Amino acid sequence: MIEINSTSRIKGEIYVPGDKSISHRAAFLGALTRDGVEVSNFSPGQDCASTLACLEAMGCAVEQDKAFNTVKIKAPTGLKEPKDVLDAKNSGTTARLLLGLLSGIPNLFAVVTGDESLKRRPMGRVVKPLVAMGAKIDGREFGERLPLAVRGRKLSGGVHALQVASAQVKTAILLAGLGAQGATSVIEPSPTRDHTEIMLEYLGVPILKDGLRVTVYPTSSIPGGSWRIPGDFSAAAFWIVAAAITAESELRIKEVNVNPTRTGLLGVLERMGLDYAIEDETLSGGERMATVAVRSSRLKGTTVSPEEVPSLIDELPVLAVAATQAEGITEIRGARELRVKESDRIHAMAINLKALGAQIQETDDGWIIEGRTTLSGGRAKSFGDHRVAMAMAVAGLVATGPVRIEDEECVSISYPGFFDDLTKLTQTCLKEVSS
Ligand SMILES: O=C(O)C1=C[C@@H](OP(=O)(O)O)[C@@H](O)[C@H](O)C1
Ligand SMILES: C=C(OP(=O)(O)O)C(=O)O
Repeated sequence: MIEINSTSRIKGEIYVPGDKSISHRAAFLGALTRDGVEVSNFSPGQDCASTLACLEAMGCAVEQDKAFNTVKIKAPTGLKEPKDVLDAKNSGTTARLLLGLLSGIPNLFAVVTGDESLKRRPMGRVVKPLVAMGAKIDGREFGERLPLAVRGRKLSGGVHALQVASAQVKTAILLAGLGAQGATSVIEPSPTRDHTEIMLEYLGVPILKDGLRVTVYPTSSIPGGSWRIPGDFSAAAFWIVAAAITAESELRIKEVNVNPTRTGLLGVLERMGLDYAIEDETLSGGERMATVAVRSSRLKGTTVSPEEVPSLIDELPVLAVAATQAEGITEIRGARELRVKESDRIHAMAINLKALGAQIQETDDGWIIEGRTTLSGGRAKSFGDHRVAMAMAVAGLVATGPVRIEDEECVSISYPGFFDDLTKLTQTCLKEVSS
């Protein structure tokens, strides 16, 4: 258990870890290239380690320098049948992208599983379109839950209109499509993160984008490449909110990915009155990268509409914290997807923030939060969910008493250095406490 105490200032400059979504994709696509992919600033989180371990179990060569977070990924003779079950552990992205990749490797047999949380999460959304392409996948609840067994075969492309706005499902189909017969198109109900499309273009793979439709073609050889992965906007989000809601803050977050399919939080916070600037924008591996400068801000409530949700899906827990510090009502709608993440994030945040005195009502697909509330100290549960643990740590920075977070180690899923960075930014010591 860790104890967070209040602070009035978040000052200085910070680099956040490499983007988790981009790191997963660099690994999966790297395994399909002729000469391999070499990236720096690969995500140090456990989720991306799960992706690398699954690829290694299929004969992929992975060279990693953990001190510098550089990773080289190469499978010169192609991916081989794994000798054991592939464990995606807590990572939805690993499991779903892996299912897409495995489905199209003829004759290969593999079983994909995960931890208790991942075994509860829906897989039918990726299994159904893959089966429509000809994949052979079976498992618990007729293919809805892990463990799932895959017998790879030559797939056919086709046109896939998705029921849920999910970049993981889109990517799984596109990965399967690279080895399929004919063109493979995905039509999304609303735009989701487009890192796969950007990386495919960067690697020279033909890809056609037309509004909500994206198409790939059978590709026999992808050369490879080398680049720096920008910082993770979803990690930066905790510091953006922390700086905004504390009284005397001024923070610069450097080299962050500012891909507009990811930065919906900035648009919402701007409406709420955030004082911020985007500076020094450049491109890295085809992705936009910039400094995000944030100062203390007087926030007011807003409504987050369902169309905005995919661009800030992982930032909603920390946005709920910001809403407790904003004047008036904030309503977040159309975010039912949060119920099927690592935890039921709608419920987890409502329970935790209520325990600190927030006025928060859990709805079927979001929250209604009334601010501004002075939060009290108290206990928060991570529910084993990294984003919940980090969001509650940010709440602790503005609470009147200490906030103790149970099972905080789960932050290492995406941001192993989170509490060290918190200590640096607030210049206060965090206390490890026994329960
Ligand atoms: O494609 C990705 O890298 C991700 C997509 C999102 O999930 P969905 O595809 O389930 O929306 C997001 O919540 C997850 O953290 C990472
Ligand atoms: C939902 C998340 O990841 P995944 O779906 O890959 O487990 C997340 O990182 O917030």
